[in-house]
Amino acid sequence: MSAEEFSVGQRWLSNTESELGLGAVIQVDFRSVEILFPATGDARIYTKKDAPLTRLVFAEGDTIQSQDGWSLTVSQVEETQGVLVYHGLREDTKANARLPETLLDHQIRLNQPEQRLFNFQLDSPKWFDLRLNALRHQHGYFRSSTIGMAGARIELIPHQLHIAAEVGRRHEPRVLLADEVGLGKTIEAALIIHQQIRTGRAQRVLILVPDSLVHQWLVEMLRRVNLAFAIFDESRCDALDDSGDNPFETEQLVLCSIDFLKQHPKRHQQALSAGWDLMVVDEAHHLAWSAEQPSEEYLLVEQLAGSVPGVLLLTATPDQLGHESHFARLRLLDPDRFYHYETFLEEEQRYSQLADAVAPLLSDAPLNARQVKELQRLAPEVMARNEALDEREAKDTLLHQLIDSHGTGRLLFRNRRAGIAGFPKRELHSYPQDLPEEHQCVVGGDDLTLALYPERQSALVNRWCDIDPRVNWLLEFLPSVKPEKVLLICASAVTAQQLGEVIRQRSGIRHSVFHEGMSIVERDKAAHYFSDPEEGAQILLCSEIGSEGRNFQFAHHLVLFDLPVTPDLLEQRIGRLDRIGQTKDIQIHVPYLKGSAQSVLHDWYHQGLDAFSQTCPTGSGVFETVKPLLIGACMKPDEPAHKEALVETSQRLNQQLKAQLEEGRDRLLELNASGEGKVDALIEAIIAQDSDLALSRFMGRLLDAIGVQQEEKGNDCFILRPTESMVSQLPGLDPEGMTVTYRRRIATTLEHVHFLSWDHPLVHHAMDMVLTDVLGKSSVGFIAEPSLPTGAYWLEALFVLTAKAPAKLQPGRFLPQTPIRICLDAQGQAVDLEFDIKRPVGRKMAQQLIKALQPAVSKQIEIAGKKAHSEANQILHDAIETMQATLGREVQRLVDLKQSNPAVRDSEIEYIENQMRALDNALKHADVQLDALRIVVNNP
Ligand SMILES: Nc1ncnc2c1ncn2[C@@H]1O[C@H](COP(=O)(O)OP(=O)(O)OP(=O)(O)O)[C@@H](O)[C@H]1O
Repeated sequence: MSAEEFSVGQRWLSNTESELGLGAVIQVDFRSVEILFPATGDARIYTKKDAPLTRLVFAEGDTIQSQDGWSLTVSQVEETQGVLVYHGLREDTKANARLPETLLDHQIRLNQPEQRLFNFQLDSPKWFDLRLNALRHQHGYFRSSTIGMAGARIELIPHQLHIAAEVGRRHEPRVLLADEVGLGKTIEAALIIHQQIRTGRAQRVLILVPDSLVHQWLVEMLRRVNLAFAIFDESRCDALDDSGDNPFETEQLVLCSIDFLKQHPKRHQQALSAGWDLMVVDEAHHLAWSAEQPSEEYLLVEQLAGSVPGVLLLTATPDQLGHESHFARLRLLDPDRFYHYETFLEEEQRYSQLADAVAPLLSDAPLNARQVKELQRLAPEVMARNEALDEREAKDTLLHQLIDSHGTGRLLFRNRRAGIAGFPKRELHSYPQDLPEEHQCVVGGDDLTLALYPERQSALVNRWCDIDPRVNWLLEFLPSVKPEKVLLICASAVTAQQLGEVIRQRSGIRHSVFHEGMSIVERDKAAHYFSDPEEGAQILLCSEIGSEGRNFQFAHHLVLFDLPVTPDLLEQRIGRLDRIGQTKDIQIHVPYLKGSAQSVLHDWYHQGLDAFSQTCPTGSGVFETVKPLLIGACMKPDEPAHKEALVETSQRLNQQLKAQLEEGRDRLLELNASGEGKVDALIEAIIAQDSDLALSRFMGRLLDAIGVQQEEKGNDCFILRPTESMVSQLPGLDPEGMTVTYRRRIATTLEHVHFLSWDHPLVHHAMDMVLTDVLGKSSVGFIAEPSLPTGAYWLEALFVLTAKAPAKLQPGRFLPQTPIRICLDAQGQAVDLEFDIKRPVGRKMAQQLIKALQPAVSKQIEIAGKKAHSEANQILHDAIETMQATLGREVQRLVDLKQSNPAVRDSEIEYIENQMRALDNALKHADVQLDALRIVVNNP
């Protein structure tokens, strides 16, 4: 307590309850004083003798705030009847003004460390350590190479991490992710989006997917990378219309179906004008294009791609709607570069020759003169930069440069199963059935659809299930594999519904249907019911929409009730089960009608393409060529010669195309996409982080200090629960409690457990909470160190160096908020000591100590400030040098690359050059601020 007398109107701070704000004396009597804290409405009565109160007194030069919101810079202080009146200049009007302390802002919370220290606003000394460590960890986080990737709840799969690292760090990436079905394009996109957001490159993200995948994307983004997207549909937009704002501007992360935008031109316009940093389009093979008739979807995405700087297109089957459409999708990514289809084909031809020429680089044998010459002919610029080619390392360098300069390599990433180990086998089970009388009439007719799907004959609409032997086969098949799950895919929603009805009427088997006639919520319910291992449906009957993007790898049996006409669609169907996470061999069951077009299609896929038991990357190429033969054979199933010719031609073509593929341009593309030899360091860094205990230790202490209860649950899991004594709300902490783990293995097996990592929002919120609060800004603690002089004291001053620049420039990459800790002894000499504080110094003693040491400590703070500035100068100097060297290298690489690869955009180079200039300026003006002070006294 101050020795001063209390007078009504004076302003005092509570030393024990600083959250009450600034109090005013409202009554004084002989023994006690009553203080009202207007900010919270609380009043307290204290005994005058030992009231835990500090008089708030400002001095010349301080800036103070009035209750009415204006500020005053104090130039003179006068006292009348025990109450202070501040005189000075108002900041808003620049006029002279007076502010009696009675009119000071009640909300005042001292936030300057020295103000808090000298006004005895002290916290437990552990908060100083938490502030310091939070800053140190945050600093490490922003400089780490694994940011946005290490915290994803995924298995570490090299090709995905490579693509994520390669694309996620680009400025405004525009790429086509085209891995074969089920290799993890959604995960790659999630990792890219997450990195872009975490590093400040992107804030606003729009994801467009087919209707049937909206919910799955929502769940994957949340579950894998903790990003909560908002689903937009008409009812949501409608509800937001009243506000008059563009509904798409109300959220940063938006997920919607592409159909929704197609059906509502107004929403499309709003989405266009809302402005995004990044757009993701899944199942991009639907964006069909031809010069005469581009599809509506294509035009819609084209408009968006024209204004959104970052674009990720995803498709497993880029050639599904023809090579021209593939070209058109590349054009969405870079219209300047892909302007003419014929030119593109010529270029492809050249890249294919280059890929051939690269083959010798993969072997350890020395290159002969002819091989070198061929490389020089095809890639003169790259070869000019590489002279010696004998060593493995030199070959690898050249290889990587060639990959880099490879035509579409920078914007097209395609991995094939063939290059990735660990996929299960696929086994085909065919069930030829007798062709019923009623279906005979479509055989040899002129309607291909009816020939393939005879159940659609109008005369049979309501009774085909009674006569089609595939139905009975299904009813017998299901019990034979019970309780194993079965996914059935057929071409139409009606077929799926009718089969569902038959199963309902004629068997007690639990089933569910999934088709385009159902709402998204109904479909998700159906998929969820199917996925329930104990109580769920044994069979899910899907129309073709079930064949895209969905994750059904928990099932091992796939029934193809009919067959699609294109190999890509067949691959999409099988891909529901044959995807990462499938644990058993996949059983593919195909019932078909003997002597019908179905049997032709079956034999074509099986014998002509071998497309059931393996992925068939050449399928669509063969299909394009044999289409007339295929249709002919389907229309004449009773003339075996047609089918034989079809199968024979397809086999031959398939072999040829496979051989071409093998030799052709894919090798460079695949090397580029798989990251072979490039991704090891990243994976090692993530594994090292996974096994480092720093996070769990730090979070354990931090959560404890915040007041979160942590209960060990076994299995490396903890339950976190809020308590009544929390110092403040922690955003992201589930009020009902949440189970967390720091172990990747647990997080990837137990769905409901949160994976806490340096990327996790709860960790960020907890650190932000400490750093934005005043907790720990001033404290006094005891150490008990026999080797140091008893009674000696030190001042620890924590400074923070910050460069102020927009997040988009990523100042954090070179100068994240950097803590500078200066420790001085009583003589003001810097010492290299870190303290293990045993206990806080009692409040009364701390106050006495601070009073006694105030002049000395003020001096020390001044010395510490000087030292911090000089350290900061060195840090800044290094940061500017690193920034210039790193970004300079990036510019040079792109400039070199541009000579041989026009896929490098000028805007990429310009962006980095501008970034260098802006960062240089921001770093030069970085600012050092005192963040916290702690006095440490040795009391062994
Ligand atoms: N690294 C990973 N860790 C854990 N699960 C993964 C990983 N990669 C992929 N998966 C799982 O494998 C399945 C296939 O991944 P994903 O959906 O990303 O593939 P896709 O290439 O987008 O498939 P499609 O071509 O069918 O659209 C999903 O269930 C996904 O959750």
